[in-house]
Amino acid sequence: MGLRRDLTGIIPDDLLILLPDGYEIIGTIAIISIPPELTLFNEQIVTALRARRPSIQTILNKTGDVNGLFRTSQYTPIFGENTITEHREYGFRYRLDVSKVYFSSKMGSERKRIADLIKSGETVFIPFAGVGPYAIPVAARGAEVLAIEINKSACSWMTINALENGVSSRLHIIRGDAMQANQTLRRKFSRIIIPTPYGLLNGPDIFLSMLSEGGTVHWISFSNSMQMKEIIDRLTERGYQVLRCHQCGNVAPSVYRWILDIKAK
Ligand SMILES: C[S@@+](CC[C@H](N)C(=O)[O-])C[C@H]1O[C@@H](n2cnc3c(N)ncnc32)[C@H](O)[C@@H]1O
Repeated sequence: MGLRRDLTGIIPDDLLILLPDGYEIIGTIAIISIPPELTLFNEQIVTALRARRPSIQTILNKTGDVNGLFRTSQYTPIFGENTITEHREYGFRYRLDVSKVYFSSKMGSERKRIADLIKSGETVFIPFAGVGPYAIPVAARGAEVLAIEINKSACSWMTINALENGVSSRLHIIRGDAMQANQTLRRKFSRIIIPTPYGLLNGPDIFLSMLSEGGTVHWISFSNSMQMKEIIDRLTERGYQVLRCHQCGNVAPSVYRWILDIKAK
């Protein structure tokens, strides 16, 4: 994104190399991870970022990894302080508080790809639904969606987002533990979208019993290449067809984010 280039000559070269070149934009908020060695230069970093993105109202320094049950991060504001924003993605609007819920703008194109596969009248189950970035575009395509999310704040934002995007009559939100869904919900779905929290599921298995005959699962997960091969082999042996296996993003050394499209018999 060129932030380092903008700060050349302002921050000494031996420190500048430590600054990530990229940052994430969620609505009017920019999120950047500034290493401790560079905090003396926060003001210069803010000036450079605002010059690139004049619409930015808040800049947050991400001081910890995504963690905990709700998959939230620790931030220190270095410009502005409002952590509530509205993010626009392919015609949809998502309101959220980045300090209280998980949201990543990086998955927008995959969310669009999945939504484009939906046919009106499908029944779709979405565990780990967050503020609704998978659920809302899918409901907008005419599907009946059941979304489960454990974070009260994320459920509240998802309810607001469903209303604001005109899909609340087709999006049913349950606040609860998605890991219990295969025990408590006694129904099947034509499609299941599983945006797995990091490290929680080592296979989509617990949700497969909720899939109708001929249904499709989109499983978003994190693992190394060897683990992914084992998962695909296991699914294939059980008669599932892996239609697509796409690697999108490196989250730790040798650990990738994957999206599998899986079709039931
Ligand atoms: C990786 S985030 C994905 C959120 C959303 N689908 C998105 O892509 O923006 C995982 C979400 O699952 C929620 N979560 C974690 N454990 C859960 C559980 N056992 N049941 C339901 N939701 C859970 C977290 O609060 C978080 O919102």
